Formats: sequence, C-alpha cells, structure tokens
Amino acid sequence: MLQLPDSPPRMKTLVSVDESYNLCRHLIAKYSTTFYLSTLLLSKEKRPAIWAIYAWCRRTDELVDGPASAMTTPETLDLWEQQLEAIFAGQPKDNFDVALADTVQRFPMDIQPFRDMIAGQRMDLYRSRYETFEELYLYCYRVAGTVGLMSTAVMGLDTTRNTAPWNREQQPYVPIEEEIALGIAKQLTNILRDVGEDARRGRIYIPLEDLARFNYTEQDLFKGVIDERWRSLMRFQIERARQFYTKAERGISYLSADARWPVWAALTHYSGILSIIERNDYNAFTQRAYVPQWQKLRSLPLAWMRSQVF
Ligand SMILES: CC(C)=CCC/C(C)=C/CC/C(C)=C/CC/C(C)=C/COP(=O)(O)OP(=O)(O)O
Repeated sequence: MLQLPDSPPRMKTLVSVDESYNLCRHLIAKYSTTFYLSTLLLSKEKRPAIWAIYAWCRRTDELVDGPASAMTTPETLDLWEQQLEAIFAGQPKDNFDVALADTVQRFPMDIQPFRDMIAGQRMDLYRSRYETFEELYLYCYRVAGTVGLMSTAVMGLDTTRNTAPWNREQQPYVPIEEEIALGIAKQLTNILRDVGEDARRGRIYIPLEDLARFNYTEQDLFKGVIDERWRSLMRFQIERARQFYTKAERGISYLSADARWPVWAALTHYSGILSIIERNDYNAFTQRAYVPQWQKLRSLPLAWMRSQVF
C-alpha cells in the first residue's frame, strides 16, 4: 500500500534526494509500467523530475481511489494540501516529498495545478454523477489536465519555435490548452475503459445529459446493457475523447525537442485504448480494454517519426 500522509506531521529523518527519486521511480514503474517506459525516452535530467511529479499525483489519487480510501475525509485532503505547501516551501515532510521539493526548485513551477488536483479528488469524495459535460470537464481538468501543466514545466518548451527572425516581435505561443488536452483525453479514455468497474462502485462519470440523449438509463448502465443505444453513446464519447487527443497532438511540436517522442509515445498508447474498446464491440462492462505490450512497442518508431515531423 502507498505511504499516506502522517497525521499529525512529526519530526523524522528523511531519505536523501537521490534515494527519494529512486522511491518515486519504483512507484511509477510498479503502478504505471507503460508510462514509466515512455519516461525513459526523456533526457536524464528531466526523467527523475517527471517521476517525482507522477509519484505525487499517484499518491494523491490513491487517497480517494486506493485501498485505504474509505478512511479519507475532507480533513485528510486538507492535511495533504498543507503537506504540498511544505514541499513548495522547501520543507518536505516525507520520503517521497523530498524528490518533489528538489524538482520544484530545479524546474520552477506553479503550485496551483497541484492544488487543483487535490480539489479534483475532493470532488470524488462527494460526487458520483455529472450532469453535463461542462461539469465533467472541470473534474477531468483537475484530476488529469493539471498533469500536463506540471509536466510541461519540466519538459520545457522549444523557444526557437515561433521566434523566426521575421516573427521576433511576437510572444512565443504557450500551448496551455494543448498541455491540458492530453490529460483530459486520457481521463475520458479511462472513464470509458472503466465504466463497468465504476458502476460496480455506484459511480457514473459519463454525463447524465449524454445518457438521456441516447435514451440509455442509469439502470441500463448498472445492468451492463449493450445494445444500439449503448453503442451510439460510446461512439459519441470516443469521438469526443479523440478530439482532445487531436488538440494535444497540435501542441507537441511546441515542446522542447527531447520531450516530443515520449509524449507522442504516451499519446499513441492512450488513444489506442479507444480502438480496443471499439474492437471489443463497446463491451467495457466485462472486458477491460488493454493495449498489448507488443503493440505499444510496435508504435514507438511511428511515435518517433511523428516527433521528428510535427
Ligand atoms: C501535448 C502537450 C503540449 C504537452 C503534454 C503534456 C503532458 C505530458 C501531459 C500528460 C497528461 C497525462 C498523461 C495525464 C495523466 C492522466 C491520468 C488519468 C493518469 C492515470 O493514468 P494511469 O496512471 O495510466 O492510470 P491507469 O493505470 O488507470 O491507466
């Protein structure tokens, strides 16, 4: 089980910065193998910083989604937020936080996306339905879109882009919407992949307005009914997720050159999950859409080519 915040915080000796990065690396390698592999495509200065950020995100998610989540209350998240403030103040409180405190010093970044992510986990504490896509979008921004903002602070932008001699007067374009879009797309993909699992926990992330539009009821969803109404609803959701992937693709060329390949690799893998859902004839109730390892590896050269061209 992941290490959760101590309550109340007490004085203790923490591990060294290197050991802390190593803890983060193990955590990522264990919980997100593919993501971990794509970070290996990054330069060795940026790689550990991404591990530190992801370890923090994973632990934040674990507070409301992990095995001990039944014990999580709004106060737990308040404490977690205080622990976050301490990281940014250079006073890490636990062994994982040591690496993130180092990362935020090396790669100056805004604390707000981290706070927003905690706000997203708060939503999971009291909400199990989303009426409109606008409401769901806010949730997805908080729990996943924020990761794009955090990661880009480390990956860096290509400052030569948009600064051709004839264009010097203009401010370089900062692809904020595109950074957010990849997380949104991934979160929407996870929602479709995990629809059955979430239903078994009494949760529905697909907006209720969309269920109504396709005349598909909550009861149908809880029973796992797969018919033409469900297929049309899923086609609609998949198309929406793909629009966010397309938006994210447009931002990748603004990233620093060494970050483009890993991001293309991650994007190709994540969007591949949508194709698997289609191949499973939209049965996300009893079949978990999963991109096989060989397919992930096979997509790497194409991701590399895209990273050179676009
Ligand atoms: C496109 C541009 C300009 C920048 C890219 C900026 C980046 C790197 C964004 C990353 C966005 C991202 C991957 C967010 C993660 C969102 C999410 C839902 C993570 C959970 O996924 P997994 O940890 O794989 O969970 P599963 O194991 O459940 O699939």
